[in-house]
Amino acid sequence: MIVWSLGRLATWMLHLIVDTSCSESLWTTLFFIFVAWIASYLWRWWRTSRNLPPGPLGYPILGYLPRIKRDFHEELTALSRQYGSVFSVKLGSELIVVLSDHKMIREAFRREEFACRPDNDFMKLLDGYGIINTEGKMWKEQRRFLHERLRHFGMKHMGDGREKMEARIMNEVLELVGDLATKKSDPVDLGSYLSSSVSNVICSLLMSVRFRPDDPKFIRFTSLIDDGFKLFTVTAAAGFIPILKLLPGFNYAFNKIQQNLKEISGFYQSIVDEHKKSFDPNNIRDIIDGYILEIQNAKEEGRSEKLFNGKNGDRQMQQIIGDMFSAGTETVKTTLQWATVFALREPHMQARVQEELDSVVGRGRMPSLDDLPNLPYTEAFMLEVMRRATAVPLGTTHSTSRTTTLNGYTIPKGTQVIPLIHAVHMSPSLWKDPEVFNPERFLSADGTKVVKPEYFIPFGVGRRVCLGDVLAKAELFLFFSTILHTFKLTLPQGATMPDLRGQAGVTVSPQSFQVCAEGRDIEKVDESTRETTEILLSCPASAQ
Ligand code: HEM
Repeated sequence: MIVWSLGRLATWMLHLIVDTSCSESLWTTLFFIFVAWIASYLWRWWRTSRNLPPGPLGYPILGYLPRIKRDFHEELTALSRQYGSVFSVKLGSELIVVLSDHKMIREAFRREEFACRPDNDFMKLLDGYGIINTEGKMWKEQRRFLHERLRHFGMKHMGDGREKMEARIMNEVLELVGDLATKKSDPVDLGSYLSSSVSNVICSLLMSVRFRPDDPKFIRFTSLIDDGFKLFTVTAAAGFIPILKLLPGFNYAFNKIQQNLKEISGFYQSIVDEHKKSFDPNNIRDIIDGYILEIQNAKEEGRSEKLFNGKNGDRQMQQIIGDMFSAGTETVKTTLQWATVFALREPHMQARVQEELDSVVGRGRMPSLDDLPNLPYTEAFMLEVMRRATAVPLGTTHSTSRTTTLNGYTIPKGTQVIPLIHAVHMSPSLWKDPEVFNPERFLSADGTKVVKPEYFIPFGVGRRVCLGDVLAKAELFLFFSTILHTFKLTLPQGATMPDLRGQAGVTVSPQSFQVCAEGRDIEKVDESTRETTEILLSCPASAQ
């Protein structure tokens, strides 16, 4: 009907325009064009918005943005209590759909049309390289390739090669406890130690490099990444309100991100170049070697054009380093910092972990991954840390590749979809007293087994679930259990107890605090663990 009327209108207008002698008719024509345009806009708007998930009202142009009064994940959690498990909110010109129920997140994220990423300026800057911000065929192939490479380097729950992953991690853990031991119970900022140790695990896996915390290259490299995260927050605002792009501050932030990316890419490229020089197909040392081998194989098999969707191999390697480094460092470091905060706040729970370690591992060696099944309380403590202080409270934003429905609501193409993990982990209907830190909620009634409910989802769910979850779990266990096996953690005299209000960014991290690490009669780091680690690290990995 509407199409027919618009057709009639167009014919009539054409007729009038031909008869240019009549200016009154021209104005009438323009008026009708305007009305038709408004009508078609309203029609499209009504068709998509009549069935959107419910949500709060916002202001014109700005949407709900001026009404945000607290950290974004907390604001959205409060809205989810009011509007339900699927709700929508307009931030500037962007429609956001928030999922705050684990079943709804699972239902959406198992479907292909929810597996895209938002099309914003940052995404354009990355130009389809890497893994986190890629989509479609490129993303699928990269995910498969990286998953297989990570398994090859031992990122699996059991089986051959796992000890190699453990050795990479233990190498850093032992260095860290060695450094802490030299402080002889003086107050330290554990965060800065963890920063370089956790970075080194991922750097060793990606590019066989490790840094000392005072290495100027490392300091520059991490400060560029930190800056990038901060600047990203500034440019993200312009993603919601495009008019902000006209402000000089936005241009400055955007250009700075570009400059930083260029400098970091140069640094990554120097590592790729060194790898190419010393490359040996019979000794694949790390993920970068894995990529170089894949590029060579593709050349020999005549499929170079198809590899990375025809994109540049060097740029893909650079962005993979960037993506894996940013996804795998801050998250693990933040979780370990929170674990320290809870160990300080709950000294009797810290003591219970230490008793369990003493009785299962004994005082003669450090904990290993093989001990994990026999340490239910230690594992439950870490799981409770990941629940109570969800490191990535908003998950990573997805976007829809086409208009679809969810729970009876219309979700238009290009909608940003947020999996609100924080709301799931703090839901009073799923967890008794969710504010209370209580590792026992992850234990069976007799306390001998770890029980993980399906609504515990720190790594997300579905097609884009965290690619590094196996590595992350191994790191969290080995760092945390070894630190507590070696030291008693206490608050420096006169210091105030770190509180549970975090600093919200891409992750939520604790405010900075200091801790004293008092040795627990393993004076020197255990020699046998160090020897095994060194032997394992010196074994070459086979090419595949
Ligand atoms: C405590 C540690 C970690 C937590 C809590 C965590 C959590 C998450 C979450 C919530 C997502 C988003 C899933 C989604 O988009 O729906 C994610 C994605 C991802 N994570 Fe992790 N992560 C951790 C450690 C790691 C590590 C160590 C690595 C690297 C080895 C890693 C690599 C990735 C990658 C590559 C993605 C993007 C996957 C994709 O887009 O297909 N993560 N992670």
